[in-house]
Parts: sequence; C-alpha cells; structure tokens
Amino acid sequence: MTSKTIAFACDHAGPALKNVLMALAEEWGYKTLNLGTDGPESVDYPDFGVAMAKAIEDKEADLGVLICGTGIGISIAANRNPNVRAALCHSGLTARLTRQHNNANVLALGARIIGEEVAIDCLKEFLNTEFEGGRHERRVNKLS
Ligand SMILES: O=C(CO)[C@H](O)[C@H](O)COP(=O)(O)O
Repeated sequence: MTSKTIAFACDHAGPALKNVLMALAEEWGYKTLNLGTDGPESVDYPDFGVAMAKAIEDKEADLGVLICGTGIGISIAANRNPNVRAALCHSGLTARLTRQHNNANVLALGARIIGEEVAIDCLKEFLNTEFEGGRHERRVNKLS
C-alpha cells in the first residue's frame, strides 16, 4: 500500500481515459484527486493544466496525470509552473525514462493519439519507477 496521491486532470478529450486510469491507480493502492473535467462539454485545456500545476505546487498531490487530445497543450500549460516537470509520453519506455532521467512529476497523454493499453502501460511505468539521481540530478536542477 502506498500513501502517494495522484492527481488527474483532462480536457473534454480525456474523461473516458482518465476514468480508466484513475480506477486502476486506486486498484493499485494510490489515493486519487480528480481535478476534472468530467463531461464531453468543450473546455479549455490551459485551465486544467494550471489546476494540476497548483495541486503539485500546493503538495496536494505527489504526481499527476494530464490528458488532452494530443497531450501537448495541457502539458505546455502545466510546464509554465516551475514546480512541474510534465512529460508527454507515448510508450511505457518513455514513461519509465522520464521518471529515471527527468524526475518528471506529471505524465501527459494524448487521448486521441494513443490507445488505452498504451496509456495503461505508461501509467504503470510512470508510477513504478523512481528517479535515478546521480548525473541526472545535476541536469534536472538546471531546469529550475
Ligand atoms: O489536444 C488538445 C490541445 O493540445 C486539445 O484536446 C484539442 O486542441 C481540443 O480540440 P477540439 O476543441 O477540436 O476538441
């Protein structure tokens, strides 16, 4: 059992995938924080990227998952906050490497780009991988 809290946020392209990933995270023993959106009505992805950044900055969540159509806009929005390292991933390998090398604290996914199985693989790797530190710590420090 982990005591980590994972925040989830998406625009209107992401509720279905978000629900699948949130349910899995809960099944794996994580606490979850749902920052919306939860319906098909068109919304603006920056609002949800910023909500995620605030949750990370305020330490309401240890890690986050962002979803929009491509994963691009919502990760750009979140990454404007210096506390966020959001990584747009499209495979389990990229999700693992961004934890190991970049100490990414937010996983960004494109609901219209990748399928559910790939998204699940990304989440699994992202949550089960630790930052390696060492040479990567120096580089990550330079990001801030
Ligand atoms: O991927 C996104 C941003 O990067 C958005 O999900 C996308 O732009 C929304 O488009 P639409 O309003 O046509 O549903």
